[in-house]
Amino acid sequence: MTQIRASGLSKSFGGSPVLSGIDLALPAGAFLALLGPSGCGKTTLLRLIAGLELADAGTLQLGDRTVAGPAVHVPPEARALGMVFQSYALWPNMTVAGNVDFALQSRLPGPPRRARTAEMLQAVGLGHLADRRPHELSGGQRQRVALARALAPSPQLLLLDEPLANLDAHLRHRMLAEFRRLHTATGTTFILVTHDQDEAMAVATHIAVMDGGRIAQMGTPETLYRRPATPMVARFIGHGATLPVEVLAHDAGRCRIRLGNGRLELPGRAAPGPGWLCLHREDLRLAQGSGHLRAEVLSHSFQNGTWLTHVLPRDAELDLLSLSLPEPLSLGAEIGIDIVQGWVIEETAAAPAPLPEAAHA
Ligand SMILES: Nc1ncnc2c1ncn2[C@@H]1O[C@H](COP(=O)(O)OP(=O)(O)OP(=O)(O)O)[C@@H](O)[C@H]1O
Repeated sequence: MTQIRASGLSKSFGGSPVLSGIDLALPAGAFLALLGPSGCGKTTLLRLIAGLELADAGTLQLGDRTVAGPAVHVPPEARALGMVFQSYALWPNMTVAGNVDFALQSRLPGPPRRARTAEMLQAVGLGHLADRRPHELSGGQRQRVALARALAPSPQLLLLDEPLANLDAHLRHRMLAEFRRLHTATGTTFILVTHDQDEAMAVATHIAVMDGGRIAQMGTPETLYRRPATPMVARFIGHGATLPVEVLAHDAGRCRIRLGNGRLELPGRAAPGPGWLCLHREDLRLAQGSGHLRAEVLSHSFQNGTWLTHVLPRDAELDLLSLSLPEPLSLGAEIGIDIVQGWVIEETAAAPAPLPEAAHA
């Protein structure tokens, strides 16, 4: 079943467009990350889905119910969804159990409500802290109370707006694992807003990359990584780089391209003409000879067992590239790089036109 279907959703603030014709179809039980740079409209889209904002145009269906559209606006409390914000928004004067219990008050009578509260606190590993107040908890524990409270009424949809932004890297990692576990255990559809692509890749079954108020591409993490549709998606996902190339021929999912003075054949989807070659670290090797590209070693650092090496191609038009190497190279050395994999797209597969400046203020 499709849990969420948005069609042509648009929203402006003070005359500045913030969302422009969002189309989205998400299956029930998915974990969607809304990913994109600051100001691209992620939170606004989440708030439209929640019913906290009114759309200017377009329709939104949750399950088989239209909740937003011409002359239709179902209020947030009638949309069967839970929400978790960066600020946690816990009641400071209530205990941990009281916060969860409160979310169930209009739904369950006393004894089953207390049982459900205890069950949810167990589920997030906080059973032993039920009598504490929020100020007596760590950031990660508060975030778990917020999660238990949002999931207690068994929502069909859980909306998470940058919920990990206030946590340190270690806790973020643990909470991401917790999200994955709760997502699997509850079967609830999750939507997470984040500007951190590593966070999105770590948990999501689907990622929608947003750019200037539009969805530039939506797909599985693997699709976005291996087959980006636009140069912006290629650079945003997996620390990718893009190089301008000339596409000479295209046949059966492969493109023959000219890069500098060399020619090579790689997977891609581009008609002959100007194009982009999208690359990740693992697509590049240190060449024995001059390779496909010549580059100067700019910097390196030892990370995760290899030398992450940044190089600047000799051709001034080209972006910085990164390689993982077993040994460090001398800074300033000129090296050859072989391109062993990659993905070719057309130059016209451009990101959506940027919104007026005011929309990014
Ligand atoms: N209530 C509002 N009134 C006026 N402008 C708004 C309002 N809410 C959001 N905006 C503007 O809409 C644009 C998109 O905001 P939004 O919060 O959706 O972006 P975002 O992608 O979630 O950004 P971030 O990652 O920085 O939170 C921004 O330029 C923002 O200033």
